[in-house]
Amino acid sequence: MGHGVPPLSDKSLLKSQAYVNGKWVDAKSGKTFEVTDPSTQKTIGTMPEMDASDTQAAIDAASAALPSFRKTTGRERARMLRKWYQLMVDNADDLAKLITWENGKPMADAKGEVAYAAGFFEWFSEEAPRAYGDTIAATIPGNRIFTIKQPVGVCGLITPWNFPAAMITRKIGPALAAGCTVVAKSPGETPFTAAALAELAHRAGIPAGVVNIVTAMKNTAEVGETLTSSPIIKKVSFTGSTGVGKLLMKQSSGTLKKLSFELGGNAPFIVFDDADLDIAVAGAIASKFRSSGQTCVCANRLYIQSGIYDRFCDAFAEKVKGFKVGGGYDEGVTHGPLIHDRAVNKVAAHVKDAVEQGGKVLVGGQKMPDLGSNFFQPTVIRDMTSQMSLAHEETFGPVAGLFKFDTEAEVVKQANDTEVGLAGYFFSKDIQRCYRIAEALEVGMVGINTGLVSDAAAPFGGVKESGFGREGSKYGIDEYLTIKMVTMGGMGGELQGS
Ligand SMILES: NC(=O)c1ccc[n+]([C@@H]2O[C@H](COP(=O)([O-])OP(=O)(O)OC[C@H]3O[C@@H](n4cnc5c(N)ncnc54)[C@H](O)[C@@H]3O)[C@@H](O)[C@H]2O)c1
Ligand SMILES: O=CCCC(=O)O
Repeated sequence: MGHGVPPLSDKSLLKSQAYVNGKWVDAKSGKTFEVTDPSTQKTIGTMPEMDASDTQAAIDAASAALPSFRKTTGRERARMLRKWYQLMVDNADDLAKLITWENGKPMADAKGEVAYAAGFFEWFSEEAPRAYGDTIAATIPGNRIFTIKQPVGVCGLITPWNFPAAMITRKIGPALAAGCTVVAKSPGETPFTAAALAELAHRAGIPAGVVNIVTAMKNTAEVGETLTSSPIIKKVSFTGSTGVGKLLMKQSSGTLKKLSFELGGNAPFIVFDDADLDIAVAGAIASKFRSSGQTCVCANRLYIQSGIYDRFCDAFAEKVKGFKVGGGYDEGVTHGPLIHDRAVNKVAAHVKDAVEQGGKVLVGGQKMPDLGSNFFQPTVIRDMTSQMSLAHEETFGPVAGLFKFDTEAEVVKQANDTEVGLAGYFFSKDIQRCYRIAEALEVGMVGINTGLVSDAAAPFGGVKESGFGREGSKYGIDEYLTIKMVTMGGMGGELQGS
């Protein structure tokens, strides 16, 4: 393994092939792409650079596996998912090492991700046997109506690099629970975790063709187009940027697929004067700097009411000064690198823009070339204004911009002044205010007095240009089911012999 990387206990979890129809395969072209460690820039290994014909083979495998898999009972699928969940738990350390290696997040966070990711298999193993239909009172005399829920069919899943395990399990869990088969395109930056999950699927006895993982970097758009235009694929679920989401939606329109899109955010994080300062600071640290700011639900704009503004800025900056940035395997490291230099450059541009317009840097603000080209100092900037780029664009990095506000009406207007609406957070002890603000924020998820909302039990998803559909929770399985209505006529006649 690479420089400074602890060895896996089970070396057979490190794969360098895609997983199609229950077999480990190369691209038909024989081409591969290199994957690099974002901390060290060293090569981790290679993966097949698959193209349209490789993707088609995976779609055909998923299609062939569908007729028998959809006939399995919910209880049988529950057992498979439960087994896969247990294998993730049993191999948690190795999975976390892979996540840290290819994504860069510190080991403690990577272990947290494994638990979160496995939680979706556990959750949906419990949902699988409970996809109930309804009986409905008909308005037409003599008719009886009931519904059954059936799997959508073959699904195409596309996920990003920021949660190499959890974004995939959050889609595959409900798909399998519903009785669907899948072709998942793993992220080019982080394909090894997904491949290890496929190995565990194999060990869990998931039948060949039910889970297929294709890999690509340069050919990503070609693979995406094949999935979205295939008449065999009945549903596409995508997590990633709003721009790519719009493209995939257009591509899917030719075959009118069922879609769920978890797209970009620009989360407002509001602290009212009546909030508990320590709780608000802890919530802001958790929300803003999780995965070095690279989550779609990270606080992007922090609005602090004027009566508490200076105290919040000082206390928050003090906490950020205590961070230790470095390689994810190093002892005591709290925050890792960004995924690539494009991400670093975007963060640097947001800081420069804020400073040029009067923002005052309290902590950080610089690249960290001594650590490596993908490292950026955790940064806190006060005196932010709504003209700055950070107010309008998701930074997706470790920069906290602190805005001052006076009234509820003013802050809600600012918070909603964006075309996206994924998560929003606020801190207050006033219960009536809690209801008012929760109802007024134009987002899919609200955190009140907490900076973390992610939970397999909670519906995850957005409104506006953050997309549609919900993942996790009791609603997540519905994205992979269709409702079939059955009407029976000539019912309700007189009892025979009466
Ligand atoms: N709402 C959510 O749950 C959620 C979760 C994670 C990330 N995101 C969003 O993703 C963005 C950051 O990730 P990113 O910059 O890597 O996003 P991205 O949209 O560029 O890439 C995400 C995934 O889509 C794939 N992809 C890219 N172009 C594609 C194409 N033309 N066809 C098919 N697949 C394609 C990538 O390989 C990757 O696997 C942010 O905007 C963030 O908010 C949203
Ligand atoms: O980045 C998006 C997903 C983050 C999460 O599930 O908490």
